[in-house]
Amino acid sequence: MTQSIGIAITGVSGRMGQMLAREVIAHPEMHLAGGIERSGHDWIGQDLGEAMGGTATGVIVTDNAAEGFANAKAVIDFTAPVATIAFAAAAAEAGIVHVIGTTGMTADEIAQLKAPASRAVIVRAGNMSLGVNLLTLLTRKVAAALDEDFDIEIIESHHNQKVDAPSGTALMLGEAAAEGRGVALAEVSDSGRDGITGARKRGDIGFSAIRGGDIVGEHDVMFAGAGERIVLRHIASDRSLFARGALKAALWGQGRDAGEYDMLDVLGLSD
Ligand SMILES: NC(=O)C1=CN([C@@H]2O[C@H](COP(=O)(O)OP(=O)(O)OC[C@H]3O[C@@H](n4cnc5c(N)ncnc54)[C@H](O)[C@@H]3O)[C@@H](O)[C@H]2O)C=CC1
Ligand SMILES: O=C(O)C1=N[C@H](C(=O)O)C[C@H](O)C1
Repeated sequence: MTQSIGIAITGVSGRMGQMLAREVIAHPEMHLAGGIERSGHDWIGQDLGEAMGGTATGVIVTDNAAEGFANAKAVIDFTAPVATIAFAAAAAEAGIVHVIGTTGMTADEIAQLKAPASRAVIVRAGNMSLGVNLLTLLTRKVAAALDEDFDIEIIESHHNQKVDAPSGTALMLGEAAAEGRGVALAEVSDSGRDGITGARKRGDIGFSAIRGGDIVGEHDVMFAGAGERIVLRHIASDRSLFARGALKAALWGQGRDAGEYDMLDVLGLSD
């Protein structure tokens, strides 16, 4: 019989945090080992299951990462950039796998994960679903096959509570398109158009963000040419999709060498 893996969840009261907690409770090879929220949050000191409106789990929500990680083999973290950097240091200190779903991190913030990743496994992805990760491969391939006569536009739609744009997924897709074209995304990225922008620059990769209602997450990669358009699309209709991907990453990371990994590694799709 395989031993059950203890999982700690940061931002456990959040949309993804609660979804993750439910998926861990239902998972045959895992159990909840810690629940972390920000200082001052109502849930601190409460039983996690009861705080979620269900039965007691025996896990008391804490704002102390070291305490929350003490009985865990992995922490799953869908919070905010500054919090995630602090959790990376605490996870490395505890010697546990850190699965990061947080988006909106700057290049400088991502660089700060290098030190903890030299001591522990970090798996980070702007989208944990199989479909989106497959879509990055398709995007790279189509971008490599077409020249700049085809304008690449990435359109993403999310719920009205999302705080970052473009989405982490849109940026993953943009990186894949740029890689296919053999250019650096930073050199060709065009987002936030407004006013007299001038004509579209040939070779740019454009981003548009829609925010509304309860949209879980939708992404189009459009290749617009003269007289024809190719559109690659992914629609997420249930957040449990991302949670299940994160759980898979937490299991995959057990016993791996320290380092930074992504979902293509977890899914066996990296080349
Ligand atoms: N990679 C992926 O597949 C996915 C990534 N996301 C990303 O996950 C993040 C969270 O998304 P949601 O759950 O929708 O947001 P949310 O706002 O519902 O939840 C975030 C939670 O983090 C908590 N938090 C913030 N700072 C904290 C700290 N210092 N310590 C402990 N907890 C802290 C908040 O109190 C809140 O409960 C976002 O960056 C989002 O883009 C969301 C879905 C899928
Ligand atoms: O904030 C969200 O909700 C989501 N965030 C991720 C992103 O930024 O791409 C993944 C998913 O689309 C949902």
